[in-house]
Amino acid sequence: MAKHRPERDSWGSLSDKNVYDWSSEEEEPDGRARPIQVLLVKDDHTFELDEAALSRILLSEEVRDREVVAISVAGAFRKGKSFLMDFMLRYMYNHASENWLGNPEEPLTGFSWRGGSERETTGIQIWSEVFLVDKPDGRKVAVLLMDTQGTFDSQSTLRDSATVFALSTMISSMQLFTEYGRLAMEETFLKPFQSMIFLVRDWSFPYEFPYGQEGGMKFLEKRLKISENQHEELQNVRKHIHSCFTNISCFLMPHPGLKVATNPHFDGRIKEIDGEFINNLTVLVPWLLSPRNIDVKEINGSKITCRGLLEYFKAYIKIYQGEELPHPKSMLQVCGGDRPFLAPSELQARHSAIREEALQVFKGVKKMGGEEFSRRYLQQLEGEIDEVFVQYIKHNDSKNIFHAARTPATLFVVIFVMYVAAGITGFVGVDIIASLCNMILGLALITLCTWAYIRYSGEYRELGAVIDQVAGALWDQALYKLYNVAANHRHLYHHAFPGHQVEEVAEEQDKKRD
Ligand SMILES: Nc1nc2c(ncn2[C@@H]2O[C@H](COP(=O)(O)OP(=O)(O)OP(=O)(O)O)[C@@H](O)[C@H]2O)c(=O)[nH]1
Ligand SMILES: [Mg+2]
Repeated sequence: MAKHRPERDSWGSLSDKNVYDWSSEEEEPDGRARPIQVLLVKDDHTFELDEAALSRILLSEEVRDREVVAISVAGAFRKGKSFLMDFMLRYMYNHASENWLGNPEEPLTGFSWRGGSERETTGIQIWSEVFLVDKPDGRKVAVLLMDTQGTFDSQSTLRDSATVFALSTMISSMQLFTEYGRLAMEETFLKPFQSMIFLVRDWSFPYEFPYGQEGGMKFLEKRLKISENQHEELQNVRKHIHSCFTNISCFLMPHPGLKVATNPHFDGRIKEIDGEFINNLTVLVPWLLSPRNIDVKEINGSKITCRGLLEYFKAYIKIYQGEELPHPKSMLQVCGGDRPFLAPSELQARHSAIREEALQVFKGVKKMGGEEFSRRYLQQLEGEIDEVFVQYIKHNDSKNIFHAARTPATLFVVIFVMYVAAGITGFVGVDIIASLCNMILGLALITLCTWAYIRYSGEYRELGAVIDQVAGALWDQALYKLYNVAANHRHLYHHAFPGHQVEEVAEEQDKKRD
């Protein structure tokens, strides 16, 4: 749809002056104001800040030392964010006059918006004209309008979306978060400071909560209420929203009408938009942008100028450029299905090393939400790693040929022992014992056949597991006995190989330390 707006007076003192030196090849030769792409999200999901373009906007003589009001809109893609920004532009261009909406036949221009299901805005775009506005207290501030890429489109990763959202949140003094009929709070606890305004579009329950700011606040209050029986995660998000933003408000917007939502030829003219929507728009936009209501961007309590904002932009983008998320290295590379059996001690050692590495990565990455918050995630990470390790141990064990042969070997031993015992006891005439042995022998034989069938067919696996467990217990008992015998005769071994004693003492000490 229409992309550029004709040059007009800006609101404030910029009129008649050609304030911007549009000398770069990327600018329009006629010097008309337009959206400038300052943050690019590239195909490989990296970010690039167009410093030159951003500097041209923020360092122009008239604005660079002015305190800045940065207004942005974020939210899911295709929700009418750019459309809304263009109404804000219209308000700014019409000097906040009574009938700022202007000619009802005039198409809506400014930030590029359009119908359809494919995303339109990418990265972060800034309107090339910075508006100078006189606050009631006499200060002249610079107002910057920012349009952002919508979240959850099919081409961006969650990280792309989160980065664009976080950046715009950190940069803006007022941020609008658009949502469709409901509030998705989960995405909003990134890191933000001043005003967050939830704009709920297509609100369809005015009989519960009326359109506008008052209804919005009541609705928000209800949504942000923390109650005992809520899941802890939900409680945390709510606490977080409150602790992150100085001002939180909400505005309920009605549906703009079917022409806006479904007509591909709709060009944004007011005539074709529902009256109810326009009525609320004339409340919403002045509520957001009137000189009295705009907030200067503050960071740590100090007001920021356009020049300062440029520096923050550069600093913030570094955070996101620098930290490539680590590629998950899995234990499967160590003991995966196609890897051979690994000695348990070796597996344990590698596990400890990788675990430590994972925890270091977690600790090394900058996180939002504070110490306490991140500690809980650290614990969760540790818990998950340990849980997965137990699975890996089992996986690895199953590849041990002796482990696999444990059940049949045990059963064979039982059969053999019973056979011999039955023979001997039969020979000496203790028939009862002999027939008991024969019975056990028979049972063991049946168990062996059953086990073989289960292993072969994969059926009745629960029964197979019981057999394995019983055989395993028998095996362990026997091994334990053997070990005890060996331990009791250790002195003989040490006697024969005295040099190994030192190592063993060290080993024992290690164990104690653990
Ligand atoms: N239902 C509904 N549609 C709207 C509203 N506002 C704008 N639209 C329509 O939504 C469509 C998308 O508008 P855009 O402004 O391009 O949406 P966007 O959120 O900027 O989209 P991306 O840039 O892709 O993230 C257009 O067809 C608008 O006419 C609204 O309040 N409700
Ligand atoms: Mg857009």
